[in-house]
Amino acid sequence: MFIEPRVGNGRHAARRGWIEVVVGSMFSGKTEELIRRLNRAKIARQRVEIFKPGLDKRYHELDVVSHNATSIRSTPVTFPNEMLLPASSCDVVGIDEAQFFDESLVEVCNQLADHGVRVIVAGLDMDYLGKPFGPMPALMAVAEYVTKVHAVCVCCGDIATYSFRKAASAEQILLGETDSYEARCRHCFLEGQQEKAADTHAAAEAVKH
Ligand SMILES: Nc1ncnc2c1ncn2[C@@H]1O[C@H](COP(=O)(O)OP(=O)(O)O)[C@@H](O)[C@H]1O
Ligand SMILES: Cc1cn([C@H]2C[C@H](O)[C@@H](COP(=O)(O)O)O2)c(=O)[nH]c1=O
Ligand SMILES: [Zn+2]
Repeated sequence: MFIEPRVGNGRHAARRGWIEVVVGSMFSGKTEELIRRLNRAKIARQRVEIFKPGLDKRYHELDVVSHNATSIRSTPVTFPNEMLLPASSCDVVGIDEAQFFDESLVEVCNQLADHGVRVIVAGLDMDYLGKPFGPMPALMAVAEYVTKVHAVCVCCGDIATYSFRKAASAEQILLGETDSYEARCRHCFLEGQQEKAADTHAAAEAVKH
């Protein structure tokens, strides 16, 4: 369990910022962990602001919502620099689904932390192919604290670090839930990818004949 170096700043403490990153596959508890940290900051009477990418409207237009239905009010933004003004008067900034933002998110998070804000970022470290997703690798590099959370593999019950896509799309961005994705361990992810490749090959052969 992540314990904050300081929850509040204390009346006399110097205002110091830093970056925390919470990563993992889908269903690994990133959003629950983000909400937990933000709620504790609120209890410490910190001024908290939460952002998410405007395109993520799966559950709710404004709320950040976990797969377990815990939620917190947020502001949807399209570009990371839209966070700078509202975040400037905050103690803590939370950002969910950070993988959907462009690389400029790294500079925005650095600027906020440099100006004394505690920045907590949650996002997918890998896409459905197992490749690094958007600004997440760079954010992990500049963060003071990185927490990797794990889901449970739906095939074998081991710890899951991959988001296996069941749907046929080859676009990097495809919003979805259990309808389109499964949490899988390395072994079951590889097996699934090989089955997909074999199916594609068989379909191509069928078209030829
Ligand atoms: N395969 C799974 N492994 C672990 N938790 C799962 C799984 N499928 C559904 N869940 C649920 O998802 C919750 C985590 O949701 P959430 O915080 O939204 O994850 P994330 O933001 O990482 O996708 C868990 O508490 C659990 O109730
Ligand atoms: C792997 C992967 C996921 N997505 C989408 C699917 C969901 O809408 C979000 C992830 O949400 P979660 O809170 O982490 O469960 O991202 C995608 O667009 N592309 C991918 O490769
Ligand atoms: Zn498995």
